[in-house]
Amino acid sequence: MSFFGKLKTRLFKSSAKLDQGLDALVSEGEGESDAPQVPPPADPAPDTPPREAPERETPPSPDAPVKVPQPAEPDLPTPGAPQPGPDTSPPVDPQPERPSEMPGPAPMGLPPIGDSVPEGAPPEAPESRGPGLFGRLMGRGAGEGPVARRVLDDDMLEELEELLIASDMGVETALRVSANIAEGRYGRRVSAREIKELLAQEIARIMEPVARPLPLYPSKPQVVLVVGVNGSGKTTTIGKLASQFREAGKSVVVAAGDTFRAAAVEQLQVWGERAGVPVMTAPEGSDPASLAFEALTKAQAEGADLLMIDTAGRLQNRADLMEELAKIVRVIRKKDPDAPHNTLLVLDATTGQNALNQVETFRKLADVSGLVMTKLDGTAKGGVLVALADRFGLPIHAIGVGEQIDDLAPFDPEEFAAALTGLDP
Ligand SMILES: Nc1nc2c(ncn2[C@@H]2O[C@H](COP(=O)(O)OP(=O)(O)OP(=O)(O)O)[C@@H](O)[C@H]2O)c(=O)[nH]1
Repeated sequence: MSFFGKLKTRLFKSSAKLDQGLDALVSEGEGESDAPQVPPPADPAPDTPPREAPERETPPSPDAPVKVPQPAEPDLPTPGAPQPGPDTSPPVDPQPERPSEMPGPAPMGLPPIGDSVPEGAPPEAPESRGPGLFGRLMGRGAGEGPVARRVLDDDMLEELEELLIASDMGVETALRVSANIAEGRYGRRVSAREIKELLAQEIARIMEPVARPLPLYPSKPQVVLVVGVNGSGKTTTIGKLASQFREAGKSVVVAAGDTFRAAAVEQLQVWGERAGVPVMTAPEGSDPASLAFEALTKAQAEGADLLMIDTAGRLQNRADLMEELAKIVRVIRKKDPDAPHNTLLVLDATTGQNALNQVETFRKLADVSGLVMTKLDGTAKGGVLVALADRFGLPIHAIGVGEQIDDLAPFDPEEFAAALTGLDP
C-alpha cells in the first residue's frame, strides 16, 4: 500500500471525525440544496464578513489575541511550574550555532521509502469512510443526488471552529483557519466538499514551510541526537530511519544512549538487527555521554555516514535530563565541534495538545532542530501537527503511521491535509 494509502486509512479516526463533522455541519444548517446549482448572488457580501457584534469573543482577525486553554503538563518530571509561551531563555549549555556552521547541506532528504504500489495507482480508500454521518442518513453518497449547501454565517463559523478545535488543531490555529475560510465567502452557500477543499488548502498552506526532510550534510559522520519523552517512539523512529538510510546506501551506527532501561537497549538491538546496522550499548546505569563518545569514535574510525544517538526521556527531574543531554553534547563536541548536527524531537501524536508543551520543554533542554511525529495512526488528534507547525515553525522531517519498518515517511503537507480532511490528494 502506498504511504498515502496507509496515512489515509490509519488517520481514520481524525479524518473520519472531521469528514463526518463537516458533512454534518453543512447538512444541519442546510436550507437549500443544489437542484439545479444556483450561482451565488452577484455580490452577497463584502470580502470582510459583516459579522454583527458577535456574542462570542473571537474576532476572525488572524492577529487578534485569543485565549488558549492551558494544555496538560508534558510527560516530564517538572520540579517547577511549566513555562508557557515562547522560549526566550538562553540555551542550557552554550552551544555553537548548528547547521549554519556546517558546510551547506546537500539537497538530500530521507531516502525514498519502499512503496509497493506503482506511481499513479489510486490510494486505497478506507473501508469505513463514507459520505459522512448525515450524508449517509440522508442517502447522499458521493455523486448521488443534490448537493447540500449551507449559508456560511456566524453560526456555521462557530461550529467549524469547534470542529477544528476538537481535532486538536488548537484554539488559535482553528480560529485563524476558520477566518481564512470565511474570507470572501461570508454569506454564501457552501457545500461540505467546498469546505473540505478550503480546509485542506489552509492546512497545506500552514504545513508547507515546515515540511522539510532531515537535511544530510557532507561531513561524516553526521551526528543525529534523538530526544523525546519515554514511549514517544524514539527507538522505533531510529530503527526506521536507520533502515531507510541503510537502504539508500548510507552506513549507520546507532548508540543506545538510554542506559537506564535494559529493555530500551534490547529494543534498539532488535531494530538494529532488522535494519542491519550496528548498535553500540553500555551496561545498564552507565554514563550515556561516554557511550556517545565511544560511538562517535567508532563511527569516525569506520567512516560511517551517520551516527544516531538514542537518549532517555525521563530522569529524576527536568534538571537531570537537561544535564544529561548537555553532557552528551559537551562530550561529543570534543570529537566533533559541530556535533550534534541534528537534534530530533520525537513526539507522539496521541498526546494531542500536550505535544505543544513537550516542544516548549525540549527546546529549553536541547537545541531541537526538527520534529518527527509518530503514531498518527489510530488517533483522533492528528490536527495537533497543524498547531505545531503554526506555533513553532520547526521543520517536520517525518511522520510515523505504524510499528513496521516502512511506516515512516517524509512529511508531505498536501497528502496530510487530504488525509486529515478525508479528501483524495
Ligand atoms: N501505532 C504506532 N506505534 C508506534 C509508532 N511509533 C512507535 N510506536 C510504538 O510506540 C511504543 C513506544 O515506542 P518506542 O520507540 O519504544 O519509544 P521510545 O521513545 O524509545 O520509548 P522508551 O524506549 O521507553 O524510551 C512501541 O510499542 C512502538 O512500537 C507509530 O508510528 N505508530
